[in-house]
Amino acid sequence: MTDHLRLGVNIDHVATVRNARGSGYPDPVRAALVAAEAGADGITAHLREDRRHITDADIAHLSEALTIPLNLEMAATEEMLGIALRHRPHAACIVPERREERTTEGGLDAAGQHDHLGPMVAALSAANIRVSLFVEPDPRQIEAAVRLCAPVVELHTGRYCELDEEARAGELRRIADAAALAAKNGIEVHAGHGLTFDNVGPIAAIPQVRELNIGHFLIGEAMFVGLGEAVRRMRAEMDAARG
Ligand SMILES: CC(=O)[C@@H](O)[C@H](O)COP(=O)(O)O
Ligand SMILES: NCC(=O)COP(=O)(O)O
Repeated sequence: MTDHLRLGVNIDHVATVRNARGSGYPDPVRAALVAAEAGADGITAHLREDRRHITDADIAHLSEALTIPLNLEMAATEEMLGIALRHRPHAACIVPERREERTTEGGLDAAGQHDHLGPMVAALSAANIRVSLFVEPDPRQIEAAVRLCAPVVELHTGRYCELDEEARAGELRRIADAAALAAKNGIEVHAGHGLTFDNVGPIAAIPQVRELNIGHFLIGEAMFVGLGEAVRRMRAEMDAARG
């Protein structure tokens, strides 16, 4: 059995359902505790600038209630930096955000935003918050992460997930190569976006990948089999792929 591959469960879309009625149900914190009980190694929550799902109160409640690490996903803004420094989550993953996007559409342009990201990465690291950059599996972005002294990159798997089985091999190679380049440079490798029971295996099998962040699919599955069972099944798929 190779190193334990961590599973971060993203609970954004529990908050999407909650916000549909403006009530407090279902509670993302309860979902996080169920996921933890079922074997999640961490919880990911994306506090978007438009608060379309996770709210500031959710982050405060999660920070108080969780006994496993919280990974706060955030845009590279002063507002979000202030919130991260106030709550001091275990980790912060800097992601690109466009208000009109339905979901994250690609990776952060770390190469093009070095001067903007540098002080943010430094401030988060100085607060002992493990910084991750959500980037495309592109050597330019990996090299930029090295220059920014980011300890972690999370490789965007969205394109891989959107391609059909035949076309997927090239993108999987790109992800594997980016993972190897990052690891060679001392950067911890995570991956996420769009992962499901059916497509997680080849990503989980990449030896340099240490953590997967998975949300939308698991919350969808939870509607049919329950969140605990969905998390246990994903854990099993990951372990089977890892060998
Ligand atoms: C960065 C990423 O792929 C996700 O973690 C992100 O949270 C997706 O945004 P939504 O959850 O708003 O779809
Ligand atoms: N960073 C990826 C994540 O947290 C979850 O993405 P998804 O599984 O909701 O697409």
